[in-house]
Amino acid sequence: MTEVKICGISTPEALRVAAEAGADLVGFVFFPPSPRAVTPAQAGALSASLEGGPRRVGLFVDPTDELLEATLAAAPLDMIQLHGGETPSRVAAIQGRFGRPVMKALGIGTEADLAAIDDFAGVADWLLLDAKAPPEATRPGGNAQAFEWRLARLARIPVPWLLAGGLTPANVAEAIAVSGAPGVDVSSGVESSRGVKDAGLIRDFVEAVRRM
Ligand SMILES: O=C(O)c1ccccc1N[C@@H]1O[C@H](COP(=O)(O)O)[C@@H](O)[C@H]1O
Repeated sequence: MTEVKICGISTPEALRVAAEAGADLVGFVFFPPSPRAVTPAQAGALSASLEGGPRRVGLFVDPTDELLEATLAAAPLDMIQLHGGETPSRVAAIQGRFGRPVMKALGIGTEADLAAIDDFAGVADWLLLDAKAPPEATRPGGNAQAFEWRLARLARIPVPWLLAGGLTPANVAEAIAVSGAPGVDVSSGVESSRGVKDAGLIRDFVEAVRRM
């Protein structure tokens, strides 16, 4: 079954809807410049209401060990998503120190960017292929930008992976068909305005994937 991750959860309502809709993973953003950012304490309170539901993913951008430690102490995360310029050795160090599976996000713009998959495939537990952020962007993801999905077909990806970037309820079925992705991740495409999750769009997105 295609894995579905709803990222940028910051309210109990969005978390409840994502869980009821059947999302496999939910993401909490620990990157203060993001309109979806939550504090470790907020994520901890949200997580506490979630029993046996979707796996909880913490999204970080070039985090320090101190931030990871403080966050994991407050919020029981099942996986760490690294969405910055982390190197393979930094990914390995975080895995070793924090004992959680790590999903490394890679920005894809052209076929040449697929080379990074080989650099991380022996290290990261999961990969996430996202559109490369535009130069003027204030964050490295969550910009509602898609990349050419057909590029993913050119890569051999030997670990579980998610497709991300500009996905919506209207385009996710085509994105999966074209890319061959075993899972998808969405943030902007299930929002009514930047940072505000929309219950109807979350349900529509999960339904669009499950209908395939
Ligand atoms: O969502 C954010 O604000 C964010 C901030 C910093 C790094 C990544 C972020 N989001 C991730 O970006 C992709 C694509 O998101 P979108 O659907 O195009 O909005 C996804 O993995 C988000 O988790």
